Amino acid sequence: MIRFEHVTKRYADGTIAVDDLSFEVAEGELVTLVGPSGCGKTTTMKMVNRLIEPTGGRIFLDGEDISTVDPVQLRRRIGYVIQQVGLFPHKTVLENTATVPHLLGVKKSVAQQRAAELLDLVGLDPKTYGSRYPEQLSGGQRQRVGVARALAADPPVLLMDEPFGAVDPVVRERLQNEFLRLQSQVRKTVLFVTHDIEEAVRLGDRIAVYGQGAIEQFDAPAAVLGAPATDYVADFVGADRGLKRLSVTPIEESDLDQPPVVHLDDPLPADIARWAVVLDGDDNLHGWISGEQARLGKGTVREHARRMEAWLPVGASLKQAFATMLQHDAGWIAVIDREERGRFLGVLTPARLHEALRRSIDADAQAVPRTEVKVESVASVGPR
Ligand SMILES: Nc1ncnc2c1ncn2[C@@H]1O[C@H](COP(=O)(O)OP(=O)(O)OP(=O)(O)O)[C@@H](O)[C@H]1O
Repeated sequence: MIRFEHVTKRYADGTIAVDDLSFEVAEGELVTLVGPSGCGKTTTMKMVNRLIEPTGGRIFLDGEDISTVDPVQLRRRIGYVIQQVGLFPHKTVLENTATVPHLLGVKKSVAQQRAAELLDLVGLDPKTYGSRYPEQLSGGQRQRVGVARALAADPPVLLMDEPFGAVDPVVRERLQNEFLRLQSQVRKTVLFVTHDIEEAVRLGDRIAVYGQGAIEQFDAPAAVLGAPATDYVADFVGADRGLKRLSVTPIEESDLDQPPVVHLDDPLPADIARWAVVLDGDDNLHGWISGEQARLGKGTVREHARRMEAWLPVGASLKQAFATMLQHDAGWIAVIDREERGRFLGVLTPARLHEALRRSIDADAQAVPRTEVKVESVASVGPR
């Protein structure tokens, strides 16, 4: 979808911002460009919508050499979101969002209808916020309007330059989550610039780690964290990359233990050692019961079962699992399938969480599929 072929940018003063860059972003893929200040990320991005012209090489959009496309036409196919959102202060949120379709000749009522849908999509109720002016919004809300506006003309490509850089970490994480949800619906081809490796790992299908004007590694987040290609990348992702891996390693069914299980209408069992998981008649998670309660109580499981707060769907990250354990002070968490009231699949214990993490690190280091690595094969290595 976007292809860089030996692209170089040398500024008039001789600065080489980007040096012989080649990479490709597939349709519907989100690629994060990450690296320290001044490494050429913004220059890379601005060459895609021709705000900056390369001095060498070629860039293709959908197979078309962009140097042959009129820049104005080109930019209609590309949404652009920047840190200082650049909303028009004298226009309402709805008018701001409808700007591009309006400019493209879409009838005002149609453009505004579409703008309202987009505001809804980015989590802003158009009835509440549509008639406000930008200064009446929080920083996070303004960023959301920026994203809605960039999507308004339904461009296949989105360029995002540190879009969440100006908000505090809590809002930032919320915006990232919302953006991931949005992207799973709209599936745009996205180039996303950030200097924050956590953000790059979280959002990117793949990450391009920049050194000085060149890409040092272009790979999936787990591979960048698990098997940094160079010392520079290892340094950049940080010594705590094992921790960062928690957020990119999903809980898999094979990570789960199978504890004793009882059902709500069972008579109280006498043979539970410590605790058992309680399921309802459809094998959905209800809660848990301790061995002591089961032995001392009377009646059925239903009267003694406790609700289970610490649970996650399979596929959630190990980081979420860890956070959930801490939040609920739980020694284990229940894992269910992905549906709303999901079927119980098993429990994740701290020991199994640790094994999952080690397995994923080892698989990436050896570049073999994770499922083929036996935990026993890494257990002997000891802590790294
Ligand atoms: N117009 C210009 N003229 C000369 N040099 C420039 C110009 N614009 C950028 N540069 C230089 O090119 C290099 C890359 O800049 P660029 O803005 O692409 O970096 P960046 O990775 O986006 O940095 P940041 O994260 O700080 O925004 C830097 O050394 C910068 O000083």
